[in-house]
Amino acid sequence: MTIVDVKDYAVEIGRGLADRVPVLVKGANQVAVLYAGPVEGHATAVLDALRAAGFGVLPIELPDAEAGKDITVAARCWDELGAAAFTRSDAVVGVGGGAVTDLAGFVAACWLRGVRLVQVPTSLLGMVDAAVGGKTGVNTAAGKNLVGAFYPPVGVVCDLATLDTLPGDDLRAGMAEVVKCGFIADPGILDLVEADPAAALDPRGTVLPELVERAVAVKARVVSADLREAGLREILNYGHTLGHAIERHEGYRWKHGHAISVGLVYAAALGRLTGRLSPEVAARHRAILELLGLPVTYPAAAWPQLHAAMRVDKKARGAMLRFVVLDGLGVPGTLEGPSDELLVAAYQDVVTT
Ligand SMILES: NC(=O)c1ccc[n+]([C@@H]2O[C@H](COP(=O)([O-])OP(=O)(O)OC[C@H]3O[C@@H](n4cnc5c(N)ncnc54)[C@H](O)[C@@H]3O)[C@@H](O)[C@H]2O)c1
Ligand SMILES: O=C(O)C(=O)C[C@@H](O)[C@H](O)[C@H](O)COP(=O)(O)O
Ligand SMILES: [Zn+2]
Repeated sequence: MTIVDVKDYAVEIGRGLADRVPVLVKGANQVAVLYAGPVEGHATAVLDALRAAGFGVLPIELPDAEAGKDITVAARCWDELGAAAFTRSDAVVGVGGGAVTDLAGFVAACWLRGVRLVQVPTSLLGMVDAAVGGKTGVNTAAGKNLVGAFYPPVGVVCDLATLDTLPGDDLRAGMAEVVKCGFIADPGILDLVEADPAAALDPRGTVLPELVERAVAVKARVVSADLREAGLREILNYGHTLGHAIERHEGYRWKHGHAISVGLVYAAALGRLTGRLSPEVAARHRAILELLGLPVTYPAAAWPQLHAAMRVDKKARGAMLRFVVLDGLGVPGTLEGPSDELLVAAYQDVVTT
């Protein structure tokens, strides 16, 4: 098992780690395990480990994917915790993709103003990103993740064996965040992916575990320095300004990683057009994402709605849009108040008609 330390907790990475969960909830009487249908088998492994260690368990099945990241779903969970007389010594465990871990984190953050949280991500995206770093929340009609809390877990258990059942499309979606980490902080990630994209997508090989460890290390470094996104943490939002707008435009039916893939190409274009990023590094974005089979285009006609949706991005300040752009490979910076002409010109890099 590899351990990556975040400020106050550890991310444990290895195969067959369900037995680590009881250790992390020591002292609890009851443990609520929140999961979605497709990962019932992985949730059962965690529930069995908890029962075997003598804990009372409260399994709560959530609607799958983005449908679960809804305030009405959180309210149902709180009703169930109330009915079970769940106290501050009890613990919540999220088993699933990023949607489950975001919702489980939000439920734990609000119940009694905070009960212990353990994250057990089962998607690549959850392991390298969503379950690490303490951002929790739900979507609303106004936009993506606009309601939530910073609430770090007491531990994150990345059981790589769970990736064996992850659909290929979701594995690819998670790679968008891995590639993001490569561009903002660890270009070695990009070299590994380009050298053998098939190996990068093979959960039983040796390349994917290395990519997970490197991406988690990038996130851990950033989050340890700036949990509440006072500054540095914004670099993890590279590609997300347009990406979140696409998710909203698609009614949250697109995979997050797919939207971020398009958003990364857009952010690279902003860097290139402002003369901050070389054309070669900008082109490398599209090339590596295409190698991984990720989408890099979006319809031209959607621009007005995307532009409007970007106004509620959390990085915006008043009417001023702010983007993370690159000043070189591994050198993230901020672009403030770009003109409408620049925004439209960059969009030409991703359009299809
Ligand atoms: N909190 C953060 O810092 C953060 C970071 C990145 C993304 N996110 C959020 O994470 C979400 C995306 O996460 P995601 O890509 O994991 O999507 P997801 O949670 O929707 O999971 C994708 C699909 O894979 C299924 N699945 C997950 N693990 C599986 C497994 N081992 N076997 C079979 N099926 C499995 C899920 O049930 C779902 O159907 C978005 O809501 C995004 O906003 C949050
Ligand atoms: O951890 C972060 O900070 C990130 O920005 C990571 C992103 O990949 C992630 O999608 C996050 O949920 C986006 O945060 P948001 O604050 O823009 O909703
Ligand atoms: Zn993301």
